[in-house]
Amino acid sequence: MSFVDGPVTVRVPASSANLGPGFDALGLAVALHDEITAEVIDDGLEVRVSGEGKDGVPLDETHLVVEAMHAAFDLMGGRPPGLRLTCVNVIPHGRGLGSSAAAIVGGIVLARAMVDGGDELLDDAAAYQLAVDLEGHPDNVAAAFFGGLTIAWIDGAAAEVERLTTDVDVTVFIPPSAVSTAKARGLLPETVPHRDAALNAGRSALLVAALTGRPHRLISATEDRIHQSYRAEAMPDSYKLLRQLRVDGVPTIISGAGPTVLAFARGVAEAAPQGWTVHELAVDADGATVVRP
Ligand SMILES: Nc1ncnc2c1ncn2[C@@H]1O[C@H](COP(=O)(O)OP(=O)(O)O)[C@@H](O)[C@H]1O
Ligand SMILES: N[C@@H](CCOP(=O)(O)O)C(=O)O
Repeated sequence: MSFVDGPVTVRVPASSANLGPGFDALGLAVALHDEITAEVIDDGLEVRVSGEGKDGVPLDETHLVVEAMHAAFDLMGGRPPGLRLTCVNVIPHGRGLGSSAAAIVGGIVLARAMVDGGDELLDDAAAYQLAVDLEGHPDNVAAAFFGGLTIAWIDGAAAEVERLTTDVDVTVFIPPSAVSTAKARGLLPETVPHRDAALNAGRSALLVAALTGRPHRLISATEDRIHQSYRAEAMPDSYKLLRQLRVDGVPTIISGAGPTVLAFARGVAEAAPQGWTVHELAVDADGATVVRP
């Protein structure tokens, strides 16, 4: 196996999973991007991180981007002798905006771009499957990988995806402190009432229609009964903002496992509690992209 000369850079978007009713299935890529650059060196591992997570993430083989790169190199047939990695992070960690999926997808796409003939050794289906296996659920990974609006599912062990185009207004309200996805998943019950599952199935189907041309359906389509309320105790201020915006008629959901709140609207930034960060964001239509060379 041979490697390309010089540095390679990949840009990978944040993503909002679930979008209300579509738990572990729907994802939307949004225009907040991490940029990761790597090059082959003679030996060792050098990891430099700026921006989000710079004081929290490990700088060794357990760094999530490095783990994903190594997994991809292994599938392609071998690791480089050494690696220099530079991460410029914009996606906040532990806020429900898919930072871990972006790190995994970005690492895999980066590793592939560093190998001569990488696209044949690890095609999109295999790269997506690897990313889903590493992340454990497919919704953020699908959006980060392919961009746009994604419907992701696992058939047996095979990760599948349908990508749709959407153009919807998005405002995210990001609280100052994190809630890990693992903790938020731990709050979910083993079973939910049949009527709640039925409501979510209907709303999830409606949401795909709402996001692809029927925006007047967004308020009904974003209702959820199977995860957001169970997680409220870990993010009470987020849940309060969610209820307040919905009462005001603004289609609003908890982004991913939270605690970020996402409204399908613009011009609502004044609803943010003090100390929160607000972004009005476009949808990212590209997904993970090699930007250099
Ligand atoms: N760019 C990154 N580089 C290294 N590790 C990362 C990166 N992004 C996320 N992580 C790891 O994933 C964790 C956050 O993942 P998770 O709890 O799933 O939240 P999120 O909703 O942001 O994906 C971080 O605390 C960190 O350990
Ligand atoms: N479906 C998952 C989505 C987690 O998204 P993240 O952005 O919080 O990692 C869940 O709700 O647990």
